[in-house]
Amino acid sequence: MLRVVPPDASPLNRSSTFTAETRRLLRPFAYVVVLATMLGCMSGVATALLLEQINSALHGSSAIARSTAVGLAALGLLAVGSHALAGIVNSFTGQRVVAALRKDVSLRILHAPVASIEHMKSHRLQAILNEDINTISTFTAEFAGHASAFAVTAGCAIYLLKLSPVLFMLSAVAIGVGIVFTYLAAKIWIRDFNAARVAEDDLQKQYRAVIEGAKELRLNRHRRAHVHGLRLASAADEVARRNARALSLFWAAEGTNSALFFLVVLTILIARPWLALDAEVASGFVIVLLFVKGPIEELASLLPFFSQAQVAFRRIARLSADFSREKEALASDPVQVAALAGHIELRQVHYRFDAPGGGPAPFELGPIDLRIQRGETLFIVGGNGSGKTTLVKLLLGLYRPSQGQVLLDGVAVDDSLREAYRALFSAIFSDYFLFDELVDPSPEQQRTAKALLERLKISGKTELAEGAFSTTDLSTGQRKRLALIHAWLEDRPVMLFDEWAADQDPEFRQVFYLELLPELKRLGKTLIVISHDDRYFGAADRVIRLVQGQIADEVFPFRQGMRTSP
Ligand SMILES: Nc1ncnc2c1ncn2[C@@H]1O[C@H](COP(=O)(O)OP(=O)(O)OP(=O)(O)O)[C@@H](O)[C@H]1O
Repeated sequence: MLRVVPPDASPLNRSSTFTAETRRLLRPFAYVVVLATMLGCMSGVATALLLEQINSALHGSSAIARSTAVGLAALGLLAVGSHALAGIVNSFTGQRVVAALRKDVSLRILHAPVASIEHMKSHRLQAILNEDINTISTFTAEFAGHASAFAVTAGCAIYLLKLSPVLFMLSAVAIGVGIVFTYLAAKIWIRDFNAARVAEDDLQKQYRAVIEGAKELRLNRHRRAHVHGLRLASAADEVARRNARALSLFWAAEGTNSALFFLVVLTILIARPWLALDAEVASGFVIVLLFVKGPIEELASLLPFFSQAQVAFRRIARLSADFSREKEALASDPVQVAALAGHIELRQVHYRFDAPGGGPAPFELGPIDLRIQRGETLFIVGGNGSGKTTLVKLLLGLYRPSQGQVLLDGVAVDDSLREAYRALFSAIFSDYFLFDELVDPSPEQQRTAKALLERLKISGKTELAEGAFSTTDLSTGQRKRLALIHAWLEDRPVMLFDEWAADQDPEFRQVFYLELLPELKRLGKTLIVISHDDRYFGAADRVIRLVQGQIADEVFPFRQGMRTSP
């Protein structure tokens, strides 16, 4: 398996990048936290003051004065209003921050080297984009309520301290014991949440098998049983088991905390005569203590979400750190296409897919020396796994050679040139992704696209409307023809076709090799074609054959009189 490890990827650099990324990702959340905490604090302090006023009003001898009633109403309004406002502000700001996080992580993926993305596997990336960011989104959405609960708790604590320092100390000791117990329990449940999150990756993988392997799974009962009954079920069970264990531990800790609360109340009631407590103080203390139990429980119930959000956040920060270390400079502004005056060259290029963990022997490509002249039609042939796709990924600047150089007209393609160099190519890989929208929906492009739809005989199957194909639900061969339209419209100097004709019928295969390729060549395109169609090798200026990652031989069909006839 490939691991692109740049020279600066020492463990020290890895962890410092991770810390820097964590800080960078957390920074926008700081505003949400500060804002929600400030408003929540206002609500909390108002609530605590309200409790104090209610308590003294309850123990007064007569009805409350009008001014006191107005004061109470104002405090109530402030408490409720700032709580609601904290929630509203938090919803907007929090969701904006989460949207920014979604965009940030996607951008990191977009800027990561292709090899790193292939190594990471798409189901793991999807789990981060979906599961982890959603976990953080849920946590953020609840934040204002928690900040307010925190402020109520703090406000009540101050009031309780004012009421009776002795009882406050007693309650503080009980709460302290509860906190230590919860802290110890949290250490264990975080381990479980971590394990659940690892199992979640496998679950995503099995989901993909169920969706993308729908046809195969309907045909094969054994595989179906294996995927669903064994792999998916055990991943789902593992997630459930770990989460359940973590949550039960939380509920046990929560129960202990509640018990400690009632123990404190009971102690107050029993010890009242010995402590010579005033009735007003004792009842006020117990009422506020019972009131504050709600916010404290709310804060405690936050802990598992906090732990899950922490686990999720660490995974996002790890991905972000890994990808930022290796990130490529992709321009957001229009890129200049490099000029191809003479040739593209691979000089002593090597590439290697490592097989970690003592797997089968690694695949080694190279040394490769290859020069492609402008306007040339080059066919690359060779057995499965001989390295054809790897070679073109190197040629297109998508993989970086582990040794050797890619050169454009004799100039080495380095980081500063890479994107302009890549803009020379349009490519249809064998595992291409079909976009339904045109990059440029200008009338001229749409006209050309419509003409190509006619020419490629799919105009009756899909049409262009507002710069997008009406449908891409077509046969395999037809979808590839749509991909060809995209590539044609890009109008790049070099075009790559990775086994494009493999899914076409014999008639259209012939059209491809004997009409389309020659026409593109006449238009001045340099053509790189990976092919197994030996019948049409005569359509090439040169054919190179790869064997086990090396160019084994080279044929010039025209020079050698190999003409392809229809
Ligand atoms: N993502 C990957 N991770 C690890 N090894 C890989 C990966 N992709 C390819 N390989 C290894 O590289 C070798 C060459 O693969 P490549 O796709 O270049 O072959 P190919 O000639 O294009 O094959 P095919 O004709 O089947 O498309 C394979 O045999 C495989 O061992």
